[in-house]
Amino acid sequence: MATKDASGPGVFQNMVRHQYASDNILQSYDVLKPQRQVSHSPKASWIVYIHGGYFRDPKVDSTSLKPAISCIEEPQATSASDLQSRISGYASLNYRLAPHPAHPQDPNTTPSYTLNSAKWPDQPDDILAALKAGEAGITLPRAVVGVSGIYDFPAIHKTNPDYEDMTSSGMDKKYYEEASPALYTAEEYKEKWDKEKRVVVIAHSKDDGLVSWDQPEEMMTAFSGDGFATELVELKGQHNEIWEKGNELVRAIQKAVELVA
Ligand SMILES: N[C@@H](CC(=O)c1ccccc1NC=O)C(=O)O
Repeated sequence: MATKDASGPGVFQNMVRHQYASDNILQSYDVLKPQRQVSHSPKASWIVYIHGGYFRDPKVDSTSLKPAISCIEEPQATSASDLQSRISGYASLNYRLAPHPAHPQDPNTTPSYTLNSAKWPDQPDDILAALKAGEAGITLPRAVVGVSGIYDFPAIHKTNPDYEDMTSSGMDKKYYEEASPALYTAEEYKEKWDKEKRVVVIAHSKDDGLVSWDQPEEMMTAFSGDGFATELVELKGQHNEIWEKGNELVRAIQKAVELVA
């Protein structure tokens, strides 16, 4: 059983933190492998979570998956047992973060292993290192779920010019296109993601408040055509509520699990 503190954010007794590199404390990931009564379906999947926070918010980390895990693993959760049987476990990643103006650190007194000074491509490099470090090493996913994401940096700098400060805190301008998943073609994805069935779920709320609906729509067009099973899932709630409450994030996960089956 995955046990949880009834009062606070999910405290799971079986959750284990692993360090995949030792330059920075954030080069870690948390693993939860629930021991349950329900038997796993042969198609059960690992949920691998990569948190957001504009790759710089120290308040958003691997633990932001916990409310969603609670929704799935709590015995009283409605229709959760069906989803439980399709999930083998959870891995939630941390990666080095960029500096954040609201959380200043003095580089002269802050040890480098807690200093947030990441610059692109440190963030994706860390994520790839974490995926390779896992028990079996995660190679090609069955499904990818994008949740409340920014998929095109140049486009969001047009709709929200003030966001460029956030982007530039963790990324040089020369990477803006390269770091925008909506600017790759279906052919490029098919080449790198060599699977018969490529499940892509893009989940977003029209009430997001921070990232407008044109971002998920643009991401969907990149995955249109043969070779993809895609779905745009409309979530309910504001940007941070999606994982803070967890139930809407679970809906996105559930859709991916359904499409994989
Ligand atoms: N909390 C973040 C801001 C943030 O996460 C964000 C802001 C605008 C648009 C999208 C955002 N989140 C991306 O995952 C920060 O303080 O930098």
